[in-house]
Amino acid sequence: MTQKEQVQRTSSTDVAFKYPRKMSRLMLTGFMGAGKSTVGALLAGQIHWAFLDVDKHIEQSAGATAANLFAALGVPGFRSLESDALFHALGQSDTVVALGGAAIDLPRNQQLLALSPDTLIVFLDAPFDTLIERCQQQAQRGDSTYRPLLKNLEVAHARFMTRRSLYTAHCHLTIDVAKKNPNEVAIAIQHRLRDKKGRD
Ligand SMILES: Nc1ncnc2c1ncn2[C@@H]1O[C@H](COP(=O)(O)OP(=O)(O)O)[C@@H](O)[C@H]1O
Ligand SMILES: O=C(O)C1=C[C@@H](OP(=O)(O)O)[C@@H](O)[C@H](O)C1
Ligand SMILES: [Mg+2]
Repeated sequence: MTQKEQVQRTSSTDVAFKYPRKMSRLMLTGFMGAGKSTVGALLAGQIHWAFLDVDKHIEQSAGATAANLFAALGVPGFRSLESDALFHALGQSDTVVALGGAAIDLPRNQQLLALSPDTLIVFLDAPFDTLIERCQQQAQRGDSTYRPLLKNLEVAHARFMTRRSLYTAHCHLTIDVAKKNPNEVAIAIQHRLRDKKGRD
């Protein structure tokens, strides 16, 4: 972890958004490799909610892989589909949603999230190197998750630094996932939800 990352990590808090009085959906945000898709599926099973992975939803709705969609529509085209998928997700109840790592980039998406009072947003946080290692190991295992941004790690790191501030600013809770396995992350989220409920 660089010194700049460390400063940002220690100053991260959970204060950005007003905590929802009623929670109809829980959205996981964070950079690629944070575990949004993996933890989202686990957590949904544990709390008996539906699970919606925005990337999978885009692929299923379009009938094409993310790689083909990026190739055919370019980055702005994919982002537009992602924004539509986010809008769809915000209409679902009792649902855990795994966002794509880039969803937070678009001001429109930030506004959609800010305008949804019954959506709880959880930021899964870890150092850049940990996230990259997880994505690389996943790719080595033959998983086809398409992450074009990771082709150039310098560019990816710059994007990580910019996005980290956005994830922090647009979440209710931050969970440090660096030293937890996916099940421990899901349990930690449930504990944090209980703590919050106890206090409110
Ligand atoms: N807490 C964790 N500890 C170790 N490996 C993890 C953890 N969370 C996810 N992974 C692994 O990291 C890779 C990326 O996870 P994924 O859920 O696809 O992340 P995201 O959806 O945030 O990009 C997968 O191989 C997954 O098994
Ligand atoms: O951060 C990004 O630019 C992206 C993250 C991916 O999702 P995950 O965050 O689930 O890996 C996927 O939406 C797409 O490849 C772009
Ligand atoms: Mg994912």
